[in-house]
Amino acid sequence: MKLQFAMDTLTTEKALELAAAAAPSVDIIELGTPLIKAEGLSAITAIKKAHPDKIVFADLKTMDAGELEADIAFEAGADLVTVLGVAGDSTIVGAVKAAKKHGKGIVVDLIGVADKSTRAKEVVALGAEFVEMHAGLDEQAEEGFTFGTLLDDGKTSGVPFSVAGGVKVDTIGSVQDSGATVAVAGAAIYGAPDVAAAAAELRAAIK
Ligand SMILES: O=C(CO)[C@H](O)[C@H](O)COP(=O)(O)O
Repeated sequence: MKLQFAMDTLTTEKALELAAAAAPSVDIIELGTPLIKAEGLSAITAIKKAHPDKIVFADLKTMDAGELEADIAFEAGADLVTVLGVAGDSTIVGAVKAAKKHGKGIVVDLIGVADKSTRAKEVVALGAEFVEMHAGLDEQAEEGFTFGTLLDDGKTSGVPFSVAGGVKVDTIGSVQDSGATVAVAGAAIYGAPDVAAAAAELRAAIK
C-alpha cells in the first residue's frame, strides 16, 4: 500500500517545507485543493521540480470542463489529477482523455457520492486510474461520522481505491486490511509537531 501526504496548506513556501520533511516516507505528494486555489498551477510545478521522483497529485476536485482542467494540471507537472465522482460521465471522460494525452492518470474523488461502491465501478470503467473513498474535512466533523463505512465501500467496490478522511497511525492498519492501494493522510502529518517523524511513523505502521 502506498502512502499519500495531502498538504492542505495555503502557500507554496509552506508546501515545499512540508514536502521536504515528509518525502523520505511517502510515495505520493498531494497539493490540497485550498493550496491550488490560493497559489495556482505554479504550486504544482514547484513541487514536481523539487520532487521529480515522487508521484505529484493535484487535488483539483474538478466538476466541469474535465479535459481542460486536467490538461493544464498535467502541463504544470501533475502525475495524478482528481475529478469529482458527482460530476457527469462526460466530465470524467474528458479528463481521462487529457490524462491519456500526457501518459498520466485521473483519480475520481467520491466525496459526497451516496452510493460510492456503484459509482466507483462506473468511473473505473470510464478510465479512472483508481477512486478515492473520501470523507471530507466537514463530513469528518459531523456527528455520527464513521470511518468504517469508507472501508466497506472500498471492499465492496472491487476496483482499486484509496482512503482519505482522517487517516492516522491507529487507523492506517485497518485501511491496509480493507485492501486499499493508497492511504491518504493530511492533518496527521502536517498538523504534527514533527512532520518528518509523523510521516515516518505512518510509513512504519504499513505492514
Ligand atoms: O481532500 C481533502 C479535503 O477535501 C483532504 O486532503 C483529505 O481529506 C485528507 O486530509 P485529512 O487526512 O486531514 O482528512
